[in-house]
Amino acid sequence: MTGTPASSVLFPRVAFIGIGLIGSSLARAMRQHGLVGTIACHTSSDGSMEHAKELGVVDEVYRSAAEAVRGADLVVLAVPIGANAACAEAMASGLKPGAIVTDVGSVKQSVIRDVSPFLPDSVAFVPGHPLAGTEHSGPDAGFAELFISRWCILTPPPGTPEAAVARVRALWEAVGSKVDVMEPGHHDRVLAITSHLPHLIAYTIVGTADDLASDAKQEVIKYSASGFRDFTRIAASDPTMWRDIFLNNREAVLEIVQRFTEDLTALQRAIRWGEGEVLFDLFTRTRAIRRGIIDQGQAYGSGIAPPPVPEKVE
Ligand SMILES: NC(=O)C1=CN([C@@H]2O[C@H](COP(=O)(O)OP(=O)(O)OC[C@H]3O[C@@H](n4cnc5c(N)ncnc54)[C@H](O)[C@@H]3O)[C@@H](O)[C@H]2O)C=CC1
Ligand SMILES: O=C(O)C(=O)Cc1ccc(O)cc1
Repeated sequence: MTGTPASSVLFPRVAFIGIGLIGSSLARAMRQHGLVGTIACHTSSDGSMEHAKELGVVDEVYRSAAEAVRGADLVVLAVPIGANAACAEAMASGLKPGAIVTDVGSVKQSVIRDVSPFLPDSVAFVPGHPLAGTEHSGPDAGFAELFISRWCILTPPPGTPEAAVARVRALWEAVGSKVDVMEPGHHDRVLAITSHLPHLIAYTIVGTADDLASDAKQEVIKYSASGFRDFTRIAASDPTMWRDIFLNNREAVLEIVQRFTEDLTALQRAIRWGEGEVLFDLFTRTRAIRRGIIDQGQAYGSGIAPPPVPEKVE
């Protein structure tokens, strides 16, 4: 399934290391928009990469990462954060001079720490993070429209050639994303509050409900209202991926958990002492934040708004 219009091809040959939800979504979007010639792929699971080939998401599969990246103009690391170092080491000898390496990981300082030491000087590294996803995993879960109207944050380390950053930016814009460039540590602190803490809370709430005595547990399932259901969706997210996120953004997450715990204690106190205005003021403020998010059109992906129709890049 090659044969895309030559005028729009950004990267003639792309290699994906990992082809799950995010890798396969990007591969599908690149194909849909005619941005790629050939897509090669390596994963640690022979079954899943063969399946990605059957799905038509990739053209070629390789049992070695170095073979997969040979001749590639762009290499996309799309594996759990904890696998980055081993993948970078395994693929390094196959990288073509002038190639761009990027990634999609949810934490950016650790990926730079883990991947950069293995890359030859002739290769540019442009780390990236699409702020888009679902609780599902694997190549079947991906879809080409995932990135439309969502942010993708690029965190190039100092010295990264501007031209490489511009090409990765062009890729994400072509699949429908809005792109910002950010310092990696700042990215990790922002994501600790906007993404990592919410997941930690969801895992905790669902775990707490599950720990209740079994009769109460039945009630939780029977009467679970949409609020609890939303938490169960988030808490169904991939265990390997989220273990790696928390272990690799440890400092920022612990700092924000500390802050959150203090705010929760203040609310606990307000409830205990019947301070209704404290509760009312907070809930009024948070309602305005939600409405602001919807006004900014960032709700797609949380089930609030439908995806906008993708534009074909000519
Ligand atoms: N799931 C989500 O909603 C989002 C995930 N991300 C990031 O994207 C990355 C990938 O996540 P998903 O696509 O959701 O995961 P996934 O579980 O759907 O896919 C992971 C892929 O990596 C492969 N893999 C795992 N370990 C490997 C290894 N040692 N060597 C080679 N291949 C290996 C798997 O076979 C699979 O193809 C993660 O770093 C995650 O932080 C970023 C944004 C959203
Ligand atoms: O499913 C959801 O609601 C998500 O929040 C998906 C997600 C998970 C991890 C990321 O780094 C970015 C997005």
